Order: sequence, then structure tokens, then C-alpha cells
Amino acid sequence: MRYPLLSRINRPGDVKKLMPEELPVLCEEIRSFLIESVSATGGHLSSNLGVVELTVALHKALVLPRDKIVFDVGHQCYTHKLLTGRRAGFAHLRQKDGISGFPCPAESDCDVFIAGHGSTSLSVAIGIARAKKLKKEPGKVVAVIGDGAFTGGMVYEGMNNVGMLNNLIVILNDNKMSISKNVGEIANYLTRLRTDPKYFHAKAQMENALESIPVLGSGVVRVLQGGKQIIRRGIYHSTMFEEMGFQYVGPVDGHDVIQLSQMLTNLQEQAAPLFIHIVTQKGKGLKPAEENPGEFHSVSAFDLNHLTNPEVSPKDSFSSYFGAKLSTLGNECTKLCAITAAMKYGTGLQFFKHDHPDRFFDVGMAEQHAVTFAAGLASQGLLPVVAIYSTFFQRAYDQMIHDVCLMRLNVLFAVDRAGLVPGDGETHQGIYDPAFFSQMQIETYSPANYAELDHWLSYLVRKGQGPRAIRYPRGEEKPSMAALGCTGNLFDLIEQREGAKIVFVSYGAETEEILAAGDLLLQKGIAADCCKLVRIYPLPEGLCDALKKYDTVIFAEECVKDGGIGQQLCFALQQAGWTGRFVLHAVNNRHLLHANVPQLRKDQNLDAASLAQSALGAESENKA
Ligand SMILES: Cc1ncc(C[n+]2csc(CCOP(=O)(O)OP(=O)(O)O)c2C)c(N)n1
Ligand SMILES: CC(=O)[C@@H](O)[C@H](O)COP(=O)(O)O
Ligand SMILES: [Mg+2]
Repeated sequence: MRYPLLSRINRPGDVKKLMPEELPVLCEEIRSFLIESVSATGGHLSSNLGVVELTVALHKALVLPRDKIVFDVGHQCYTHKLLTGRRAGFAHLRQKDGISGFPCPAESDCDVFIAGHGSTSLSVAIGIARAKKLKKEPGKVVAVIGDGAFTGGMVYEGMNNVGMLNNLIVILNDNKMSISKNVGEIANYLTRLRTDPKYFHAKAQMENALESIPVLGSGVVRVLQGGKQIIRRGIYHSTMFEEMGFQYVGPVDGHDVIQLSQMLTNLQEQAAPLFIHIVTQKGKGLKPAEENPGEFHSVSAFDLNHLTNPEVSPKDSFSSYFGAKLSTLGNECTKLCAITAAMKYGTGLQFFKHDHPDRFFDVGMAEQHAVTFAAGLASQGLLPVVAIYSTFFQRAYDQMIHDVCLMRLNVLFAVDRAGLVPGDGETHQGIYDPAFFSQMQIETYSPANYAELDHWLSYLVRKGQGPRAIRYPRGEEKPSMAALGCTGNLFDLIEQREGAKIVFVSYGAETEEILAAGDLLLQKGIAADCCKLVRIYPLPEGLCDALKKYDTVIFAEECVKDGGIGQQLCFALQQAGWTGRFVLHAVNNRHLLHANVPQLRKDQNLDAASLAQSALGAESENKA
């Protein structure tokens, strides 16, 4: 049998049946399983390899689902899934109808909360711990958070509110890495905790300190006494966490599963919230991932025997095209600054960092700060470009309105992963930005290919004023889109057919579907035109006039229906006196689970066949 111990773990609680000496063996099996499985499906690899021991120890010590584990971001929950009866699901991890790559309460009652965006775990855990108190329910609530997510502001809002919750444990998994190297003063502080001699007490002092804490009791001390595996013998010291009301234990070796599980088991009685600082290695167990954890943070399927170039952001992508172009623009425009919230590679800003290090800012996982920091720069005459994934811009909704838009500051928002995204699923869909950027009256451009990205990015840097945005999809341009080139117009009729009474309208990546729908209709002998918008807000002048001649407008967008661009165009056409038929295809279901983009489009009737079907329906109703 390939995984003899792991095969015995089929439901929550099975780990508790193992002997302590079996735990390291189980961890090795889990690691091998994860490497084999994720190399076949893709997924978040290096973060998961780092928390194997921690997760096994938590399962050994806790009683699930009575106790709750709240994973921050949630991308590191694979071992937890393996230990809660979902081993078979890994064959279809992040695929349509397969298991999610993030915590998913619909999959298991051991997944307490949906996550995908960072820095939520403390607030969630504090809420659950407080609810347990009110309901007089037993059990612990454990927040597991990485040092990257620990740079997000919500964490501090949570710590400010932690009170004396003696059923709460926060475990900081410190691996010195966000996706790339963790940055900033919090990261520096954690490094000091790990390394600065002034934080290390003599072992005896530490033991005294621990004995004096009513919370921990002698069981923990026993563990710490045997502390040769504890990194530098552990410390108990007045840290910022204690100042906030926690009892701090650490730094602890996060790969010593026996010690971890004993320690967690011994922490049954506590008088205050606990903060356990563990130190781990991201990517542990796979040498290339240990050496370059960022490259293995989120991987597509790869060949284990040819570990030469696993892709984290494909070389040829809108992101890298954007990043390279922005860097070139930075040569001529010395006011240009680039800001990322811990996604330097994902957004392609590594080029800008390389060429203009003084004007590059990685602010950590802090989108709210990124936007308001940009506002501050802009108020002093600089031109900040804030490159953030569409889904993470949601974090900065108020900062965009209050700090940028009210003063009409000169900030360019670069909206990456705009539209549908595959494996990450419902937490990461870029399906809101057209609606909320337009609510904020932010001029927004949506190139469908690299040529348009090149043209409109240059335009926005050179000529724009005030808040403005450019949005582009995940991945690379499609050949059919590349073939359109760039006209420099705000909209184009990209397909015109003799006698067409139907027009398909779209923007961005979805444009490929309207072109294909037009071809499908033609095969049925019906002529339809296609119109592609580049500027989606405000709607380009002349657009309504160009569309008024059609009986039917079929609009397709990878955006929520309510308040999206389609509804705005429909209203504009009505205002212009048009009385034709408007059919809107947009995202109806906001819980778009993991699947590939063609599957997602099909589910949402955004694929060419569904669009063509709509056109046929409209055509027959028009005739009736
Ligand atoms: C609000 C938000 N911003 C950005 C991201 C993208 N993101 C996912 S994981 C990650 C790094 C997380 O680092 P850490 O919490 O230390 O976990 P590790 O992967 O090191 O275990 C980032 C930036 C996100 N999920 N949520
Ligand atoms: C967990 C998270 O938020 C990111 O790691 C995300 O999964 C990256 O996705 P991309 O592969 O699109 O960069
Ligand atoms: Mg980390």
C-alpha cells in the first residue's frame, strides 16, 4: 500500500488514534501525497507543504467539528481536507464538481468558514469564540494565519477586540514568505522575535514565566523542558501580542509534530487568548519549492520529473505584458510609481521593480492601504499605478471613493484577473469591478488583446487625469482577439454582415464568445453583427447611435448583472428612444465555483452557443 498510515485516516478523529511516534510517518506520507497529487492537478503547493505538521498536530489535539479551525486565506487547508475524509477528492482538486482548494463548509462540517481573501481569520475566530461563550458551548477556536496575511489591517482590528477569550488560539505560521518574500515592519518584527538575542531568556527564566501563567500549566512546561527541538529553546517575552492581551508562546519549531501535538494537547485550560508563533519552511519536502517557494505558491499541473520551470504567472500573459509596458512607460514618465499588495509576480510588476526600484512599492497584503497610499502620492503630484486583482479591489471600496475619487486624484487602477477565473473559484472571481468602478464614475478601459493593452495603458499614463482604470483578464490573449489588433477607437463594430438586425455587444475576454456566436448564427443563415467596447465607462459617445439601427441587442459580460455595463447600456438605449429587444447575458450566480473558464461561461449562459440560442429566440419572437 502506498500510503499505509494515511489510508487509515478516513474521518475526523482518526488521527487521534495514532501513537505519537506514528505522527512523523503520517506527515511524510501526507507530503508525498500532496506533491504527487498537486503536481497532477495544480493548486497551492508550497504553503501546504509547510503546514503538514501543524495541521496533523491540531487534529491530534482538537476534537472536530466541536473545535473550530479557521484558516486564513485558506490556501493551506489541503492537509486538513485529507484528514477529514476528502482524500479521494484530490483527484479533481479545483476542477468542476471536484473539491475546492479553499475551506468549504458545503464539503465538510469541519470547514467552519469560507475563505480565499486574506487577513479575515482573527475576526472570524473571535466571532465564533464569542458566540461559543454566549451559547455556553465548549471547545476551542483556532485561527491559523500566515505571516503574509498578518500584514493585513483587519488582523489588528481583530487583536484590538480580542478581550479575554479563553477559548481562542491564534497560530501564526511564520515562514518569512508571503507569495514572495514577506516585506515591511511586521515582517521585520517577526524576524526580530525569531532572531534577536534580547528576546531570548535563559531556559530557567522561561520556565518560571510559564509556570507563573495560570493558563498554560505544567504540561506545557514539560514539553518546553524537553525543548531541544524548540528553536533556540523558545521564548516567553513581552511582545506586541502580549500587549494586546494574548499570552505568547514561541517561536516554536513548526515541523516537530510530536512537540506541537503535545503542546496543543496540553493547552486545554487557558485563562486568556493564546498566541502561538510557529516557524516553518514554505515548500518543505520538495527541494525546488524549498529553494523557490514563490514559484510553487500556486502551480498549474507540472511534471515531477522535469521540475525546470513551473509556472506561477505564465510568461506570456496580460499581467506580464502590462508589467513590461508599465516599466517602459516609467522610463519616460518619472512621476510614475507602481504599487502592489503582495502580488509582485502575479501582477507583472517585477519588471517595474527591477527597472525603477525607488518608485516600486510592495505594501504587503494591504489593499486598503495600497489605495490610500496611492492617493497620498497622487496628492503630491506623482502618478501612482495600483495593480491589484479585481477580486482584491473589493477590499478597497471605500478607500477608492473616499480617498481617491472625492478629490479626483490622479490614480490609475490596473485591474488584473478581471472577469472569470478558473481554479480559485468563488472567492476570486473578478465579476464586480465593472459595476462598482462605474458607480464611482471611474473611467474604465477593457482591452481584449495585448495591442489594445499597450495602446490604452500608454494613453492613460500620458493623457489621463483623475481616477481611471484599465482591466484585463487572467492568462494570455486569445488568437481570435489578437487578430483584432487595435484601432484606437473606444468601440468597434468588429463584425458587420449584410442585413444584420441583431448585434452582439461585449468587451474584454468575453468578446471571443460573441464572435463565435455570430459565426454559429451565420451557419443557420442569420446575419448578426458584433460590437466590442474598449471603454466600458462612461459608455462611448456614438455607441447608442451605432446600435439603434438593430432590432435586437444581445449584450454579454463577465460581470454581475445588477449594475453592470449591460444594464447601463440598456438604460442608455431606452433614453435614446430605442424600442428594440435587449437581451442581457451576465453573471447570475455570484457563487461561481472552481471550473475552467469555458465551463464557467457555459454555466452562466455566456458561451457562444447560449448567446446564439438567445439570438435565435429573439429572432423568432421578433417575427411572431
Ligand atoms: C486580501 C488578499 N490579498 C491578496 C491575496 C493573495 N494571496 C494569497 S496567499 C498570499 C500570501 C499569503 O502569505 P502567508 O499568509 O504568509 O501564507 P503562506 O503562503 O506563506 O503560508 C497572497 C498575497 C489574498 N488571498 N487576499
Ligand atoms: C490564494 C490566492 O489568493 C492566490 O494565491 C491566488 O490563488 C493566485 O492566483 P493566480 O494563479 O491567478 O495568481
Ligand atoms: Mg507566509
